[in-house]
Amino acid sequence: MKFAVIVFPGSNCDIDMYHAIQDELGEEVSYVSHTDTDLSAFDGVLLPGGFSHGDYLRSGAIARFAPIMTAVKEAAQSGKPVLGVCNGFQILLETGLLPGAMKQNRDLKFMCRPTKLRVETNHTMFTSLYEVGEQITIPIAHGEGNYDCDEQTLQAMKQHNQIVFRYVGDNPNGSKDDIAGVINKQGNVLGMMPHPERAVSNLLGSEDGLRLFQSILKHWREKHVITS
Ligand SMILES: NC(=O)CC[C@H](N)C(=O)O
Repeated sequence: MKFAVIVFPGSNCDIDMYHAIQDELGEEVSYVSHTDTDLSAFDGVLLPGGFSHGDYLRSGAIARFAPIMTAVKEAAQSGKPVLGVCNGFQILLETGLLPGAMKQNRDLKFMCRPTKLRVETNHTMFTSLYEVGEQITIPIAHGEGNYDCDEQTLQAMKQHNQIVFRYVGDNPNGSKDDIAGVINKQGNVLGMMPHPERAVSNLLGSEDGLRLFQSILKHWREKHVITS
């Protein structure tokens, strides 16, 4: 499986994402610049964390206009897995590929620490290797992670099982309904504030994030690799 890691000016988790795929998942991965326009050679698209365009205006508000975003939308439409982590999630929200919006953290502070998440569904290509209700440890690092949406959107997301991760116990940023990650209706675009790529080996403090990437790979293999 071949992954693209999109690099924006100000991305700072692109190398971690690359490492997670190449060294821990053991799959092919390339950096793709925000100025590129073609993702047809890739099976999966990863939007990493960081401070694209300095987080000016709002996080992700400028990156959404990058030339590569047309190709990201095409990839999403074609059913390829698209994962946005932290700033990547913010960009997906600004692009409209996911419902809702991001506000500054409740306490107006940048938070950087491990968080406990509950896996709310394993009926997705990103979470099939987790148990429903399983609690996992994944770190956060953000100033604008206070996810918000209107009541109608929240109800629709609940109805379609689109809330994939919730913070357990302590909600670090004040997000609505303790939301830490949501998926689109089609089920192939996931955005999450916590960083699974920073939790891919015990050396990093947790390997709970690795199964997310392994789930993507499993789904892709089931679809594309013929075994007899
Ligand atoms: N690690 C990150 O992606 C940082 C996200 C973001 N720009 C924020 O501080 O909200």
